[in-house]
Amino acid sequence: MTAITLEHMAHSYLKTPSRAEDDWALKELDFTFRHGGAYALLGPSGCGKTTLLNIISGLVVPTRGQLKFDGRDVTKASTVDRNIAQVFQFPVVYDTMTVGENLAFPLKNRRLDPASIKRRVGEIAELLDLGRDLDRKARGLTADAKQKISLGRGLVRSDVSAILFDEPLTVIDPHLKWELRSKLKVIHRQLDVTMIYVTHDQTEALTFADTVIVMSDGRVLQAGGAEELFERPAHRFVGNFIGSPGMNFIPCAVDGRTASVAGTMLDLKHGYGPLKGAVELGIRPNYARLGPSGAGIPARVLRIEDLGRIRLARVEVAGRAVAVTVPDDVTPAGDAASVLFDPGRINIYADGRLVTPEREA
Ligand SMILES: Nc1ncnc2c1ncn2[C@@H]1O[C@H](COP(=O)(O)OP(=O)(O)OP(=O)(O)O)[C@@H](O)[C@H]1O
Repeated sequence: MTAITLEHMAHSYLKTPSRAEDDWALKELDFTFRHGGAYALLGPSGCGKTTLLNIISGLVVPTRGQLKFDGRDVTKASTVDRNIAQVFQFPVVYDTMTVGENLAFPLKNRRLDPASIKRRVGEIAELLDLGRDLDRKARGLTADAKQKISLGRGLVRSDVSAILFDEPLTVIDPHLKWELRSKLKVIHRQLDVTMIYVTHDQTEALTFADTVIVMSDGRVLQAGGAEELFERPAHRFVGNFIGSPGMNFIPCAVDGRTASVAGTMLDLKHGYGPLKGAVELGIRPNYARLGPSGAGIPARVLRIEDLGRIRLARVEVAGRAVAVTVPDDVTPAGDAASVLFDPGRINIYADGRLVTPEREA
C-alpha cells in the first residue's frame, strides 16, 4: 500500500510554455491518493485524465511539481521503480501463452515460488471467471476474454504500489461491463491496494470508486463520493456532468434566506451573505416538481418524457431549459405550469462555484 502525493503538479506538452492557461494540459494541482483507496479520474475527452495517470505511472515527467510515493520523490523514477501495475484500454496479452501462463507472467517476473503463483493465479482466474480457460491458448479468444486476462495480469500481484486502469472496459460487451465493475470493487477490497481508474463514464466511475475526481479543462473541480457529487456539486460543471439529466441551473437573486427566481420568492433553508458575480440556483430534477399554474415559479412545459420509472418534464423557467420530475397525479394541461423546489436541496452558485451558506438561522 502506498500514498501517492502530487505537490504543485502541473504539465504542459509545449517545450517553453507561457503562463497562459491554454498552454497547460494539467493546471497546478495538489492532491493525495490515500493508502488503499479506490479512485476514478472522470471527465470529458481532453480534460487531462490520461496526462495525470501517465505522470503517476512514469510515462510522463511533469513540467512542474513533485510526485511522492509514501514521501519518497519518484517524479523522475521509472515505471518499474515505482512498482506499478497497469491495465490499458486494449488487451495486452501474449497470444502464444495459455491464459494461466499470461496470468502467472507478472508473478514469475517477481520470482514467486511456483505454489504461490499457482494459488494466486487460481484465485484471480476464479474471480474473473477464467477458471475453465486456464489451459487454453490466448490466441483465438474473444476481445472480452483477452481484456479479462489483461485485468487479471494487472490484479495478480498484491505487492504493487498502485494499480492504474485506463478506460479498461472500453472493449468489453455492455452486459459484462456491469459484472466486471462490481468484481473490480470486490477485488479492491480483497487486495487493499490503491487503485486509480480513468474513465469518461460516470456510472463506471461511481460504481467503482470511493472518491471520484471530476476534471475539466486540465483542472480538478471536485473530489468526492457519489453522495457529495450529487448533493453538493462544488462547481456548475460537476452538477451538469454528474447525473442524467444533470443538475438544473437557473438565474436568481439571493437576499439572506430568500431567493427570487423570475419574480417568485422562494424560502431557502440556509442564509447567504452578499454574493458577487452571476448567481444561480442549482436543483436536481428529482428535487423539483411540476405543479399546476400558480403553485410555484411560472414554467412553460415543452414536453413530457416517460422514462418508465419516472416521468420527466422538460420546461422553460426564466429562459432556461429545466428538467423536473412529474408526480403521477399531475397531468399538465396545456403548456402553462409551475415548478416547485425542495428548499433543503437547493444549492446556490456564484460564477459557477458552489457558495457555502452562512450558519443556519
Ligand atoms: N502527447 C501529447 N502532445 C501534445 N498534447 C497532448 C499530448 N497528449 C495529450 N495532449 C493534450 O493534452 C490535453 C489533455 O489530454 P489527455 O489525453 O490527458 O485528456 P483525457 O482526458 O485523457 O482525454 P481522452 O479521454 O480523450 O483520452 C488535451 O488538450 C490533449 O490534446
